[in-house]
Amino acid sequence: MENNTLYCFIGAGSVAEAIISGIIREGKAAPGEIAVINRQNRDRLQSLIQRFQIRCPEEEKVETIRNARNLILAVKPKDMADALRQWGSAIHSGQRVISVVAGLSTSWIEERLAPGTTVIRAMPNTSSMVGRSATALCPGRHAGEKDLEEARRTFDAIGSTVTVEEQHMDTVTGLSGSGPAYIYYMVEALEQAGITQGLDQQIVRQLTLQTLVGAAHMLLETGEAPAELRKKVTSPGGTTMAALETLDSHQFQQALIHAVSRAKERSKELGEAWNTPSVRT
Ligand SMILES: NC(=O)C1=CN([C@@H]2O[C@H](COP(=O)(O)OP(=O)(O)OC[C@H]3O[C@@H](n4cnc5c(N)ncnc54)[C@H](O)[C@@H]3O)[C@@H](O)[C@H]2O)C=CC1
Ligand SMILES: O=C(O)[C@@H]1CCC=N1
Repeated sequence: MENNTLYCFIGAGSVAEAIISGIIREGKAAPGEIAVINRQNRDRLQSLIQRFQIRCPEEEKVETIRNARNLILAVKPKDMADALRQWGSAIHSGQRVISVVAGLSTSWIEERLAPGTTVIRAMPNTSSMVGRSATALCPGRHAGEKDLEEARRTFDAIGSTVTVEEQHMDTVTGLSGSGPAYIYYMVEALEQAGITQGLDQQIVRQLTLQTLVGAAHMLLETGEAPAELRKKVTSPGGTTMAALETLDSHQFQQALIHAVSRAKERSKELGEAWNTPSVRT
């Protein structure tokens, strides 16, 4: 079989879709150089084929995995042991394995693959779909600087990338992996507030999104601290102060801090829950 698979995804869910979309959009790989292996859902694969013209082999799955340059593991944590039992024997030490799976450590993965296999753990987020992921990487024990650099180039094509020590990956998961959901949740509330007060839905959407984008650009372009920028909006005795006092009375910031901490803890729990002994054959 032709060895032209640059990226083979194992798992074709929302995060795989976001990364595929970003990789193609940024020209990091041609659609024909991307393959996806999913468990069973043919409708899901058909929709990915139609949308991206990528390859979803029906027959030559093992060969596709064996010939791929980079394997992206993108199944749920609970399915990872089965997925590695199913496909792991096709993966060899000449390949780069990148896992985006929350909670499972590089050593957990390495134990289930051929000795010496390069494993890198990545935590992107779904903003990969529009080239704006915040991704953290950490290398496994067999990943060299070149492997990390290659992985960094892949994820740089779909956003920005940092490298952290593996002990921090659960925190990253709680902060930026799950982070987009916190922002969407806040947008839902802001929109609801505008609509409840009688504004038109389209107008509310435009005002809310431009406020969000504008604030993000202010943070990025001025380099000022968020607290400083907040102070510039907050006139003494004015509307913002009244709103912030209300947020404080509901412990808004504490709620977010607790949320990130709980997500971190959950990432750890996911890792521990599936920490069963490896049964590599
Ligand atoms: N959704 C997100 O925002 C992010 C998710 N992640 C991580 O990415 C992973 C995937 O998440 P989602 O895409 O949201 O999940 P998902 O449930 O949407 O997709 C997982 C896919 O894996 C497939 N699958 C399961 N077992 C398989 C096997 N043995 N062989 C081949 N395919 C198999 C399933 O059929 C499913 O289509 C998770 O481990 C999650 O922790 C990481 C960063 C962000
Ligand atoms: O909710 C989850 O478990 C995954 C990991 C980070 C974002 N989504």
